[in-house]
Amino acid sequence: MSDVSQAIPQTDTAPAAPRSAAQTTYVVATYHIETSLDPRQAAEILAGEQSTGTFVRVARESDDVRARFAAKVDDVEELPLTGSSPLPGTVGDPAARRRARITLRFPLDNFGPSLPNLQAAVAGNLFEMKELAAIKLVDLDLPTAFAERYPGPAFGVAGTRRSMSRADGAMIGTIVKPSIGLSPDELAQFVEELVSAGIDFIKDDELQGNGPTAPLAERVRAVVPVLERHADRTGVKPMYAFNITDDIGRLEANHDLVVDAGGTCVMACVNMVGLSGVEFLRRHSAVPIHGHRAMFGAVSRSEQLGFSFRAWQKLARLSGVDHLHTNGISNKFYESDAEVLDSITAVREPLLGQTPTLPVLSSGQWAGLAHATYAATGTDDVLVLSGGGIHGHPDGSAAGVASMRAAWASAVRGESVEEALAASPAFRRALETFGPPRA
Ligand SMILES: O=C(COP(=O)(O)O)[C@H](O)[C@H](O)COP(=O)(O)O
Ligand SMILES: [Mg+2]
Repeated sequence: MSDVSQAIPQTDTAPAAPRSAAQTTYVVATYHIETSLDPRQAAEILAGEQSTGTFVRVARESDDVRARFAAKVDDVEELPLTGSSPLPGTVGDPAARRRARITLRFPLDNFGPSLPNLQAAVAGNLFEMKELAAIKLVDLDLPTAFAERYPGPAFGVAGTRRSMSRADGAMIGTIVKPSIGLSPDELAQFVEELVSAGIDFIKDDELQGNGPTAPLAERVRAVVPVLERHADRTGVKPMYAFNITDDIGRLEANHDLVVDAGGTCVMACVNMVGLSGVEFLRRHSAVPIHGHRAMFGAVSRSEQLGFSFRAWQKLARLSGVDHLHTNGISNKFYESDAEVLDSITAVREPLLGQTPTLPVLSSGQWAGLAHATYAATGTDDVLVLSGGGIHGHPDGSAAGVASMRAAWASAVRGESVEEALAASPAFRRALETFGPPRA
């Protein structure tokens, strides 16, 4: 189902139209569930609990109320059991357990185009239902009303390329490593080395917020002049994403601190500031918002619970992130290449006509992954972040940047890994630390 308005015409099985409208607009939510009930019955219970129903029929839940406001079960497709453990507190005969992909339709009028209230309906109490041994929101189709309220990214891929003067090719970036522990002046020296090496983008790690040893204000004071001197010399101002994550009431001042000094990007951990924090920042921000997905594993790692990246990224993009972490292939974390590639695809899919968000490939990335990543994604509209993969290069960070640039440029030219290695001493040396490249 596409992300266009889900204005579904009434049918014989559909309810009477609310008020005078000839059509009702819906949000369509798809879940993976496990249950010892008949999966359709479990889906009906879920739909009731998340709209007009409760654990017992109550007097005022009239047929009319149900017809207008109840969520409906559109589809139930049985899936093979995966063998994963049931959620704690699950009831029912384990031998009777079945798995299914279910699709529910929620009238938009139940909550309106509000991301927090949408979540209460499609991703609220339902995770606690004891009849469900698994419950994961795997996709969401949202009507255009959401795009009317949430403008989405203000800069996206094109705005980011413009700001960093990288008209084509993969955008090569890094995370400051060590993540914490450098003084602002040491950080400035590090940034000088990186921008001289031709990096497009540098970011604070998500662990570097606003602690007393390297406060945001001090980092900005130290780093921005380095970027500006480089821009004066070369005409190119690499982007530095200052991590401004904090309480919502502090985001505006943190943003202003960066932008007033001449900074061109702010970073927020989407889960830490929440979607409403991102939305607040989006309304105020004069520069691209770099969306880090730290804590995403808590909502997604289990196939039995939470959100898929595919569903979650739509909420993050609507909130207004210009860049969004997707993880990368052969990463240091738990996701398989197939999952990562699906995440990159998801971020690149159109969403309600909004400005495209830039996928950010990160986690254990190094030059030897460029060819395989490009072969699998077919795009260089990506920001590839390499922390250890650049700063751990045997010849230092500048050589690490050179290895990344050479490998990605070669991949995009359609060359083989062998050709890239033959042409780039920095790429060849990278192998000594990072092992063989991915074909
Ligand atoms: O610090 C890094 C990567 O450092 P390194 O390059 O040294 O592994 C990123 O914050 C995470 O890995 C998360 O990435 P993602 O959210 O994309 O998985
Ligand atoms: Mg990090």
